[in-house]
Amino acid sequence: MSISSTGSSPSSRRNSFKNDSFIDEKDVIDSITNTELGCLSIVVLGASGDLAKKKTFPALFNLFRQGFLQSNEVHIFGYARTKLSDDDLRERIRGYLIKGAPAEKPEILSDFLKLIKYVSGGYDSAEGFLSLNKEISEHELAKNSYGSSRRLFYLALPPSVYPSVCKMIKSYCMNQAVPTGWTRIVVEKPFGKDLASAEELSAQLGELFDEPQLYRIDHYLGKELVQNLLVLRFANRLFLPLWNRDNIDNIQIVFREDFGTEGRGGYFDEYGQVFLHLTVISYTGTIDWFIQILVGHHSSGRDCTFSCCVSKQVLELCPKSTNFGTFSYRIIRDIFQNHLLQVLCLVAMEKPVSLRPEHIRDEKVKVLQSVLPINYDEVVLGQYEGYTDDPTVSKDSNTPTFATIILRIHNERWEGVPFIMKAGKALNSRKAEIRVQFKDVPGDIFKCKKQGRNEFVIRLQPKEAMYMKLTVKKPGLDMSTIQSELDLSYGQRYQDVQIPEAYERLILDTIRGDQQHFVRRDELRAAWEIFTPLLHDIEDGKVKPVPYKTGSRGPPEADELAAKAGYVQTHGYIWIPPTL
Ligand SMILES: NC(=O)C1=CN([C@@H]2O[C@H](COP(=O)(O)OP(=O)(O)OC[C@H]3O[C@@H](n4cnc5c(N)ncnc54)[C@H](OP(=O)(O)O)[C@@H]3O)[C@@H](O)[C@H]2O)C=CC1
Ligand SMILES: O=C1O[C@H](COP(=O)(O)O)[C@@H](O)[C@H](O)[C@H]1O
Repeated sequence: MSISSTGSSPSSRRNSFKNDSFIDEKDVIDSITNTELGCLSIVVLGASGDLAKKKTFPALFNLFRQGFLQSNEVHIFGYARTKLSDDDLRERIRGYLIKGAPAEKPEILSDFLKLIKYVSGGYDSAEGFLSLNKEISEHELAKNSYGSSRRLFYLALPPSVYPSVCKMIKSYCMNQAVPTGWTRIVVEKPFGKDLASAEELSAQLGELFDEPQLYRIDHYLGKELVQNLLVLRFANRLFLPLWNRDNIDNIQIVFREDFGTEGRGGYFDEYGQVFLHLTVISYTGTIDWFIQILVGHHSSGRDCTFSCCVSKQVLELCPKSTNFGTFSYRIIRDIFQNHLLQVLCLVAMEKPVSLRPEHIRDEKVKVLQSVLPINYDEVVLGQYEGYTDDPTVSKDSNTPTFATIILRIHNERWEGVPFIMKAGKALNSRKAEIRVQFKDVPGDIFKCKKQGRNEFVIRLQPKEAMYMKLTVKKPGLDMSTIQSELDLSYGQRYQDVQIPEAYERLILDTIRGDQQHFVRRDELRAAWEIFTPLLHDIEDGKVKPVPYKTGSRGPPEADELAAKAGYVQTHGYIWIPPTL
């Protein structure tokens, strides 16, 4: 048995994981013990792509080096159309793994890379999937001494190919060791672009796979402080009586990025694409050239490549840097409908009957179903100035790159409490947080109201923290008050802990069969129901964004809306994260 980089053996590592977990074994479909049986084949479809190299393979590597994946049972297959050898794929991803590799054990990286094989094939090609199945089966035959095998297919692909890929998996690549093994499918967002398309996609996938086989990833559900929300709310007596309309005035859920939309070309391929530096990487044999496109860097340092087919004649007419169309980025589809709504569910839901995934997701669905139709008087959309100067964007683009939308939950706990949801690109900072603002103290004998209200802030990123803003006596002889905070900054409090990447946790959950942190079909439907009317009205030009300056807080109208909804900004108080 190999020893993990942490010094403990993989199985003891996994057992300790099991013992530490507050989830009962019966609460996950496969217990940890079960997952130790039989070999595990992880197939990354779209292995040549951006997500695969930046997130999926690094997450798998981190699980491997911590002993959650063992070389005597796991094999990883990359699959995509690009012609690559096993070594080509290993070299492509090596650079993204190095930072996680322990300096004292360099062999861990090479041991991991040895587990990876690459199969090239189309996404609707029986031949390709038959070859993939052959490779997987050979691995299973060589390793599986228990008559049980597990096949995890991770679709790091544009959603347009999900239906055909799923058909191919169902036809040619299913685990044969029923009932002891399993086949699971992990799909990435976006799951549709509105209610109708999401339902269509769900129906297509639902015909092929049962809901327990489908894992719809929303990576916000893998973030440390998002996962903490249930514990915080339901394991602390302190919060139980306070968490309602009697005490809370308003709740903000905020996502801000300090870079613009460039670099996301191909993301919504059905809406148009950004093409910058073009490189022909293969010729498909008909009239199409297959090209790899590098979309320029943005200030975060990230770049994005994607591939597509373009007719040879078109390509020949184009200079190296060319705009072929419009890239339409929509903050509501990209952030609100998924990440922010998932956070809202965890903040607003009732206590689930148990921690079983279905019980938790039942409560989340109830929250979504209780959200009232959006009132357009409580919507501010923004578009940063200069967005349409980008040659890749149409001059008359109506695309919001910022939105503040107030959601109202019609139930006993939250009636009258605005959930001020805010997300924007090209703003003055990068952060994601939940800000729970309490009501004023009745009968204010200290006359401290103007100093600000109690707030409980959960900083999801960067620098995970939670802090409670309180009014306290100013230290000294004077009997006066100031605002201060009780602060739990993770960097300071948990110095020895490396917070896992969201994808790492979520992939582990898929192997364990725990769907708690994945989006269920009815949840997805309810989420799209909330935003689809607004999305369609934006597309029809009925609701328009107002301009805002890059590097600003967003349109001033958004702050005015939050104030109108009841949010009272504390002036002159800035939380300074503690330094070590
Ligand atoms: N990149 C990111 O950070 C994030 C991505 N996602 C989601 O993950 C999925 C994959 O994202 P990402 O890796 O960035 O995507 P890419 O554009 O890099 O595509 C992944 C792979 O899919 C194949 N591909 C690309 N376009 C098409 C097409 N039109 N038809 C068929 N195959 C195509 C290519 O492989 P080949 O040509 O070799 O077959 C490509 O290498 C998407 O659903 C995306 O929304 C979600 C969150 C973050
Ligand atoms: O899904 C997405 O999320 C990222 C932000 O993720 P984070 O973990 O860095 O907060 C966002 O940049 C991207 O537009 C969106 O598609």
